[in-house]
Amino acid sequence: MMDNSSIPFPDEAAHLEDMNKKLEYALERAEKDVEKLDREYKASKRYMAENRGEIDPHEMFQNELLLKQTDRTGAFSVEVRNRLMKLKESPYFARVDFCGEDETEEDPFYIGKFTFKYENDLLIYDWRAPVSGLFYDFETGPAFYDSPSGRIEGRLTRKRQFKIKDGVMEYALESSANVQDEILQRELSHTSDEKMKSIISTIQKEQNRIIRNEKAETLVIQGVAGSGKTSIALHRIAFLLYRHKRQLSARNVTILSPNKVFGDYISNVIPELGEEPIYELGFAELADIQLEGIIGFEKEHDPLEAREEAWIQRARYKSSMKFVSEMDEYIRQLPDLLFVPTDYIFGRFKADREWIRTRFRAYSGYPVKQRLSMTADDIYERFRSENIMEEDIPRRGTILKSLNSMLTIKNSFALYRAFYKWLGRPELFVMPSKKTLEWADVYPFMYLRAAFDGIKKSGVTKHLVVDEMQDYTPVQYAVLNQMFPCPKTILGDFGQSINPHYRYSLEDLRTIYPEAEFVTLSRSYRSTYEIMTFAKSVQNVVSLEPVERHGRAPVIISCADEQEKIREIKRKIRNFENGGNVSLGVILKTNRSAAQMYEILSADCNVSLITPESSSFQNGVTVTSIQMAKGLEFDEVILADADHENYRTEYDRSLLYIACTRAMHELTLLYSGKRTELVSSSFLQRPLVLV
Ligand SMILES: Nc1ncnc2c1ncn2[C@@H]1O[C@H](COP(=O)(O)OP(=O)(O)OP(=O)(O)O)[C@@H](O)[C@H]1O
Repeated sequence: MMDNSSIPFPDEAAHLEDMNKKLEYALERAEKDVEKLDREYKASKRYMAENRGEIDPHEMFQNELLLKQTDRTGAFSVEVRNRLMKLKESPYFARVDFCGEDETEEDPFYIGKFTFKYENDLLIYDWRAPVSGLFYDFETGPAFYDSPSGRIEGRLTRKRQFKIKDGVMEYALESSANVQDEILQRELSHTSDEKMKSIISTIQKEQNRIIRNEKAETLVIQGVAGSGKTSIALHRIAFLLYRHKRQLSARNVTILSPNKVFGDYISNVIPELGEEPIYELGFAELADIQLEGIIGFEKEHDPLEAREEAWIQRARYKSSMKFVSEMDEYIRQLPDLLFVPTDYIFGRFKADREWIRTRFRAYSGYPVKQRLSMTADDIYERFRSENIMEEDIPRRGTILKSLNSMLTIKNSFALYRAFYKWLGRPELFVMPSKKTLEWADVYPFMYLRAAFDGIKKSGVTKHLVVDEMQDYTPVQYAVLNQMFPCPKTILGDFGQSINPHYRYSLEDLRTIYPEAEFVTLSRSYRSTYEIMTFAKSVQNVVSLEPVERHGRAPVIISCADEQEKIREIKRKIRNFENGGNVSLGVILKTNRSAAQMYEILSADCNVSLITPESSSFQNGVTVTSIQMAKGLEFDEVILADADHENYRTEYDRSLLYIACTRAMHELTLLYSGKRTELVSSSFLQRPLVLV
């Protein structure tokens, strides 16, 4: 039933009623199609099974083709049905009336999650359609959109926004800038669902520009905490899939995400937008693909756990831009350092060393092994052309073997070690155990190996998304560029670096991607104004502009000792369980301290722990580290170790900022002993009186 009292526009109530009927009818038809195709499929299968011995091979083949066809059509009609079901819940969220320059009357366009066509009338436009851009980009007045046939100029005469849930209109508003803000606030003040969700009805202008950017080959998005980078990257993918249906499908897109939990957290958005799920993987999995059977490597350490100085020095050095340029220089010199040709003689056939060297040099740009193989081909072809008497000449493989023996270093592992000698810093290469690389060596090794043996390139991936860009090193990008020579969307925030040992900046990324388009986002949507003002007092991100959504001010609570702190956390968990929020994050600085806290709390509270090994994100109470909480969000956050011991350096400041900006609605900091001086005392609450 429609509640018309909250809808100031009778025409909209009538329109929705009409749309609901049409959707209902279309859905019935779609259901019937699905059932019919299902019946046909089962009948064909049965017929083939029952008559297997009797049908002649030609007929069998025809039947199999038919079966495949029915299967494909069936899958398509299921998709149509599913989209209609989603539309039926919420058919559209906006209407724009647009009058083209050459027209006398405006046309209304309803915008929703998907296109809905009914008896040749286009009743709902997909949010990604060119005309839908009007809604995101303009207020009433002069406006335009870019259609496939060129720019259409005109006037936007009306803009309305709706919230329709289960086919019922919750509100309808004539839109202006203020109303848009109000709707955004309503959306943001919801408690979080289990996973990240689509934001199509409230995409902001600056976000829309990024989503609809089709020109940039590589787009780098630097955005403050909560600015919607991840959401936008996912919407951008959905947009590109829609716009380039023929050239790009979900299997052509790969998302590189920092860990499995984050991958799970974002996995909902693209299917919610009606596209197939996207393949997600991490840097370790990529390395596995390249190095399987070649060499092992240890996992990445928790960057926040203390390590010995030599280890830090190694990791730090290998994360710098300088390191990549040194590797590049080595790679440039490599052919001459490595390949010392001698005359190749077979009977009366001879290729002298200078000729061999010239051929080998001609193939610069290829990995050394491939150059050798190409040179062996040249020698073979030369001998063949000189072989007028049809004598025996060596085979290509034999020649290649001889060329290989002219290499001063025979394999990529020995070469990697030799690189550090060449550098005059052999101490920078340490193996934790036999045939195992330290994590910091994995990508440098792959980079050198690419120059020596080559690298497996992904032919399938046509668009790569890299999230949390600040957590990857220049050499990792160098390898990535070789593995994925395709357009990229790279996003992150250099204000949220998690690794204290990394030494590079956004400027360095500009050097790595000189052709890329760089955009910045400074408006922050996730947290209340109060939480963001607090976070800014921790780390003054000058450009950060919190959205004006108000809530409870963050509190810092002093606890007499650890026991009291635990009692306070448990009390907060009980309050949470009795309240309306859906997710509570208890965040600690390191993975180790998160595991210890989990041990204590899980004895009498229902909590889950997220570790680097976890693979999914759930609602309820989650205990985790800053490293693992990154990219996620919770209705409430308790930062359980806000004392001086944990947070005192400039680097800790950035960690504290990451932790605080995970909270959407409520934030509490607890400490015992000395409070961290990185937070302003103006937020202090009186020492606790426990009840
Ligand atoms: N236009 C919008 N409308 C509604 N919600 C939005 C909008 N933009 C962002 N959000 C919400 O803000 C929150 C933060 O978004 P997201 O996680 O994409 O930001 P981020 O920049 O990747 O954050 P961080 O770097 O802090 O992890 C999410 O809940 C998202 O749904």
